[in-house]
Amino acid sequence: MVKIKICGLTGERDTAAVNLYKPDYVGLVFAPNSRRRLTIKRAAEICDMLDGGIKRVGVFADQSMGFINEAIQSCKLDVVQLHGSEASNFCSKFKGVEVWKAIRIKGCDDLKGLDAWPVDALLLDGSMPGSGHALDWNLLHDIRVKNHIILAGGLNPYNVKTAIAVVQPYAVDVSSGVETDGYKDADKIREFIEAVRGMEDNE
Ligand SMILES: O=C(O)c1ccccc1N[C@@H]1O[C@H](COP(=O)(O)O)[C@@H](O)[C@H]1O
Repeated sequence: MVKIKICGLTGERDTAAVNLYKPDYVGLVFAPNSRRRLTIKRAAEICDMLDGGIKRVGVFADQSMGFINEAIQSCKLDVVQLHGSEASNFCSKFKGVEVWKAIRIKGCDDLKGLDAWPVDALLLDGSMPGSGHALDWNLLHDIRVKNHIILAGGLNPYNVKTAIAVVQPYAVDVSSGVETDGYKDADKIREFIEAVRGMEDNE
């Protein structure tokens, strides 16, 4: 079963929508320069409203170990998603949480050396994270790596089935594609989750 992450919750309405439609993961963005960026205090408040069965992913980019550990503790994060230029020795330092490393895929060269990352999953994204721009999924057709692949970048309720068919990822991750005018849209969240889970019903 392909897992689903809805990323970039910012408030009560978003939280109510995910509690209703129950993706496997939600993402809380701490990365600087994101319009979805949360303080640790605000993220912890959102987590307090979140269904206990949904796993919490903190999205960071080139932030300190101290800041990330504070967010892990305050928000009871299950996963740390490292979306900057973190080196592999930084990725291997976390205890008690999964680590997902984001890799920007612009061409075939970016697929080299993926197996060397000491992480639980590789999150393959386009060149502009959080922007709704897709990568070329055909680059990932036939990809064979030892870690889980999480496909991100430009997914939406209308293209996610094709993306899954081409890439066969462990999980799919969406933010912009379930928003309208920059805010999470409960109907699009439902449509995205139904599209993914509907594929499984037809298998
Ligand atoms: O969502 C953001 O603003 C963001 C900022 C900095 C790094 C990562 C960010 N989000 C990640 O981008 C993809 C979703 O992209 P899309 O909007 O669906 O195209 C996902 O991995 C988010 O965690």
